[in-house]
Amino acid sequence: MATSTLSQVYRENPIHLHHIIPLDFNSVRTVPDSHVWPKSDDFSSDHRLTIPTIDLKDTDAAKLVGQACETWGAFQVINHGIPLNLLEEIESETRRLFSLPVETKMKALREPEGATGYGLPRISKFFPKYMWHEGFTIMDSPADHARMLWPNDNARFCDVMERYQKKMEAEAEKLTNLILGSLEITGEDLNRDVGSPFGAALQLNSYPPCPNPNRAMGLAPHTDTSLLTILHQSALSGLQIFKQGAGWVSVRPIAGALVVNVGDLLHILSNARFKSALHRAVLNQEGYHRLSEAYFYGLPSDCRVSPLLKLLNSGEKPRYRSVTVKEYVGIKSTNFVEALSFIRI
Ligand SMILES: C=C1C[C@]23C[C@@]1(O)CC[C@H]2[C@@]12CCC[C@@](C)(C(=O)O1)[C@H]2[C@@H]3C(=O)O
Ligand SMILES: O=C(O)CCC(=O)C(=O)O
Ligand SMILES: [Fe+2]
Repeated sequence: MATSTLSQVYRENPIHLHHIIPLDFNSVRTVPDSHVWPKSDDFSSDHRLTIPTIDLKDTDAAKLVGQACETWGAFQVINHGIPLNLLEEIESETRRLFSLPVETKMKALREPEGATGYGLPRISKFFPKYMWHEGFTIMDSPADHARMLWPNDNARFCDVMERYQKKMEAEAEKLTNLILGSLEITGEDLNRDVGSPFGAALQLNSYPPCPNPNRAMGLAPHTDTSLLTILHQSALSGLQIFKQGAGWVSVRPIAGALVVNVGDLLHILSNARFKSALHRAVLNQEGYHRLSEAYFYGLPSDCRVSPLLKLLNSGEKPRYRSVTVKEYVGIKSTNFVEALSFIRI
C-alpha cells in the first residue's frame, strides 16, 4: 500500500470552502446571528474541581500522570523541559500573526482541500453556528504560509515556530513514555507494535474580543485525534474539560504550565484505560483576546492502531477494532464525536 503523509490524509478529507472564510472579528460591534449559539448551550463550569497539576520532577510523576489519564484524560505539567522564554516567544508570535489585518491573513487562507494555513477549525462543518475563533495550522514547515503573510520579514516567525516544534516533539516523546510507562509499556514496545510517533501539527488558536461572550462559542466540544496534545494557553481562562458525573470543569491557567490531554489514538491503544478528553474553549470576559497553541503528537497515517498487545496478553478483551490512522481520520471526518463508538467492538 502506498504511504501518505498526514497532511495528504487531511487533504483527502476536506472541509468545504464556505466553512473556512473567517469573519473580520475586529469590525463587528454585535455578535452576528451566524455566530449566536442557542441559549440552551450552557458555557458555565464547575469551579470547585480542576484537572491535576503534576510536577515532572516528582519521583511519583509516572504514577500521577497514569492516574490523571485514567480519571480525567488531561492534566497540567510544571517543571517540564520547555524554556519559559520560548513559551513567551510563541505567544508573542501568535499574537503578532492574529493582529494582522484580515486582508493579510486571507492571503494565507487554507485551501479548500488543504490542511494548513489560516481559517476556521475543521470541526466547523459539524455545527450549525460558527465559532468565535481563528486558527492557523502548521504541518512540517511554516515557511510557505509565513511568506504569504510577511513576504520580507518572516524569519522571526519561522524561527520561533520551528524551535517550538522541535522542543515540543522531545517533550511529547517524554510524556508519551511516562504515560505508557504507567502501564508498563515502553516507547520501544510502541515503535515495534504500532509505529513511531511524530509531531502531526501545530495549531495556533485565537479567540478575539467578543461583544457578547455568553452567546458565542470559542471552540466547540471535541476530542483530538492525536495520541496526546500539549497546549500552551495565555493567562486567560477558557479551556474546559468534560468530566462524567461533574460536567464542564475549567482549566485554570498557571503561568509557565502546559496542559496535556489524551487524544483518540491513545484512547484506542490503551483499550480505553486512558480517556480521550472531551474539551471546548469558551470565551472570556468582554474585550479579552485569548490565545493558545496546541501541539498534536500523532502517528503516521499508515500505522495500524488497536489495543496494545501487552494489555490484551493480560486477558483484557479488545474494545476497538484495528484501524489505520488514515481510516480513522476518514471516519472522524464524517462521524465526528461518534468516531470512537464507530470502531468499538
Ligand atoms: C492534525 C490535526 C488535528 C486537528 C486537525 C489537524 O489537521 C490540524 C488542526 C487540528 C484541530 C484543532 C482544533 C480541533 C480539531 C478537532 C480541529 O478541527 O482541528 C483538531 C483536529 C483533530 O484533532 O482532529
Ligand atoms: O484553546 C484552547 O484552550 C483549546 C484548543 C484546542 O482544543 C485545540 O486546538 O484542539
Ligand atoms: Fe482540542
